[in-house]
Amino acid sequence: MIETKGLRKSYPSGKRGHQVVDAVRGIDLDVRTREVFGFLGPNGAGKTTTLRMLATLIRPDGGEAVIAGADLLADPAQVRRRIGYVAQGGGTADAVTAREELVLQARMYGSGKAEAHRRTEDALAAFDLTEFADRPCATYSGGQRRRVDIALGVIHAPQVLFLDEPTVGLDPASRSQVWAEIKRLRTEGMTVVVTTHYLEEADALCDRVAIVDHGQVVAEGTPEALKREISGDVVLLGVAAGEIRPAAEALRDQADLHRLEQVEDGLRLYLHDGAAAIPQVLRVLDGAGIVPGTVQLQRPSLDDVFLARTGRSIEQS
Ligand SMILES: Nc1ncnc2c1ncn2[C@@H]1O[C@H](COP(=O)(O)OP(=O)(O)OP(=O)(O)O)[C@@H](O)[C@H]1O
Repeated sequence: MIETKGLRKSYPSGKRGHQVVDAVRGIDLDVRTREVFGFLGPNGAGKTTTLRMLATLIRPDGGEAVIAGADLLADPAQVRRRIGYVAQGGGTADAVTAREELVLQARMYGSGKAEAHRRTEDALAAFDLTEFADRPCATYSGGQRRRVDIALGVIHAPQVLFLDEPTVGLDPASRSQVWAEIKRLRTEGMTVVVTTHYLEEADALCDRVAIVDHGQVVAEGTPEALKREISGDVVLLGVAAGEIRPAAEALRDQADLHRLEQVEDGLRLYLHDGAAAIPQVLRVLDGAGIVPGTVQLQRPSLDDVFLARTGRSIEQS
């Protein structure tokens, strides 16, 4: 449904615009029909820039893309007809009601009056907005307003929907409601691309993710496959600052250990079977006269995938 090759974009920066920021540095993507595809990465990774290029809002400096059968560079108008786009923070006006916004949006996409009203009624029902459809948007909760934003993005029945950080700032209950709406759209046949910096969101919502950093894809696949690549468990040892290095030295030859990282407050050990390895790890440390303050066993997360590829954590980036 979406195929990109070498998509890139730089912005002028610095006081006189003499320097450049390479926001997106050659992105290849293959998003399949009817999947929820996530773009996961820290702030500034280039997620919004990529999404805005795909949504025809900014022109790429290089590369190519075909979206829903239309060529992004040669025929952006055709792409625009086949996609919906919901910006970060949405676009509803405070004083206008959801019903008015939806009718206006449908008219903008070429529906006649009766058709616009019919589509609006359908959208209000589908997104569970009917109850407050005639109140100004300013009176809605964050989650309700987000649902209106998404309804606006799909009023013209696009094949692909782009959502930029759809749940940022929402409480957990509203977040799950938005996830449910996105999953429903997928069931109805839509392909959805979301950007997020929430690991949990990528994990729970997306069929596949591209993890991006500094304008490049550093890993791509289903959340499960990406985590499996890390193979095994992570054991976190809380160790006093002065003992981190000797602890790392003592553990380096530990059987089953396939990666060891020194972090601010201890060590991260990547092991195939963490639970089985812990007693031996503690014995080795004991032999070196080190007693860890805490020991935690974790299944790998998408953050571990990011860490393995970039040496940093998404959450601390
Ligand atoms: N209009 C612009 N002019 C100059 N630099 C820009 C512009 N827009 C984005 N950038 C820079 O490009 C890089 C990528 O930004 P982008 O907004 O695409 O990242 P992001 O992953 O979406 O981050 P966030 O989640 O914070 O929005 C950042 O370094 C950003 O400062």
